[in-house]
Amino acid sequence: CLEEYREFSVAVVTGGATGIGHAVTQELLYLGCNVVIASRKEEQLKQAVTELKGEIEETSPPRLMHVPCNIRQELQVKHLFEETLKQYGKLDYLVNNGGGQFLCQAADISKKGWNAVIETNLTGIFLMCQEAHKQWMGEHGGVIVNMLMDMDRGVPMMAHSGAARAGVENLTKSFAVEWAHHGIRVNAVAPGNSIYSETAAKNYPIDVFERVKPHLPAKRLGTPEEVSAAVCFLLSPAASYITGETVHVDGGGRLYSPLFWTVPDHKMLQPFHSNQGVEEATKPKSKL
Ligand SMILES: CCCCCCC/C=C/C(=O)SCCNC(=O)CCNC(=O)[C@H](O)C(C)(C)COP(=O)(O)OP(=O)(O)OC[C@H]1O[C@@H](n2cnc3c(N)ncnc32)[C@H](O)[C@@H]1OP(=O)(O)O
Ligand SMILES: NC(=O)C1=CN([C@@H]2O[C@H](COP(=O)(O)OP(=O)(O)OC[C@H]3O[C@@H](n4cnc5c(N)ncnc54)[C@H](OP(=O)(O)O)[C@@H]3O)[C@@H](O)[C@H]2O)C=CC1
Repeated sequence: CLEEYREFSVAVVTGGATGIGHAVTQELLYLGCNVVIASRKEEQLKQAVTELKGEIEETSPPRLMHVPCNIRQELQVKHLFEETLKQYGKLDYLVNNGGGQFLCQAADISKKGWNAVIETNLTGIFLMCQEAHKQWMGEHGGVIVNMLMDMDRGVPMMAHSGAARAGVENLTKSFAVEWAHHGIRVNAVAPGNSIYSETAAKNYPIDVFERVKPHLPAKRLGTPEEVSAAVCFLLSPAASYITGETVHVDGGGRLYSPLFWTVPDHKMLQPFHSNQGVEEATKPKSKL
């Protein structure tokens, strides 16, 4: 299955410079893809390109490029795909990972704040999917993965984002059916609110991630690489019969209520790191 990645497929990854998006970019480069990373802060994009280019061979055109793009802006979205097609002449994969929100009680969210979060996490993804379809995938097919969040039980303090992500989950299903005959698969990944990276953490009060830990059956935070692994699986031909689906990467968090069963502290579900090697990564760590 990895062979098809190695045919120099082309992927666009929003938010590809940081956190989960950075891990997805790294993994796709490792698998042989060309990758275009896109987000608002150009300096951050440039820094990621410089760092990641050190890990791959030099080619012309380069295997990794960046395009500044605010996914809330239609013209910037259009420009992103025009640049991608100008450089590589095709588009195989789209990872709609860029997004975020602020913590606020629902009663206090201003209309401006509500709109900012809905535009970023719902409208932005709609625009990205629509433009990818229009400029390339509608005629040639492709695979899309949309990033959600853990929202199945509602999201107190992030009601705006929960509503936006629920919208994206539904969009994912609509696109999966409407675009199946164009050869497009569309899926979603829902990380638990427990995926630690420095860039994610700096948006929240200091101990938010630590507070989450005891409420997870895994009893530890997740890593960007563990989310990236699910994204890359869904992009790959190994997922050729999966569309309109959501994969949860949450250490069991969304299922856990200590009402009937308390998971004791443990270290039996160890994290996967993409650089640990297949042998180490597949060594059983628990009886599960
Ligand atoms: C118990 C909780 C557990 C939490 C676990 C955390 C798990 C992690 C989840 C993740 O998603 S990690 C991703 C991390 N990255 C981010 O979250 C991104 C951070 N923010 C943004 O991308 C953007 O700021 C935004 C939230 C999308 C807003 O976009 P924009 O830049 O257009 O808006 P602003 O100009 O900043 O603000 C507009 C408007 O919004 C209101 N507002 C903004 N911040 C707050 C706040 N902290 N509290 C209340 N309201 C806020 C406000 O009305 C702003 O307008 P003005 O008042 O500034 O005019
Ligand atoms: N970490 C976690 O526990 C969880 C994360 N998620 C979601 O996963 C995704 C990745 O988050 P994570 O890597 O953890 O955090 P990061 O803060 O590292 O990543 C967020 C990325 O989104 C980009 N971004 C934000 N707004 C826009 C925009 N308007 N246009 C283009 N790019 C944008 C940011 O770049 P820039 O600011 O330069 O635009 C940044 O690179 C996000 O959608 C997040 O909400 C969901 C659940 C839990």
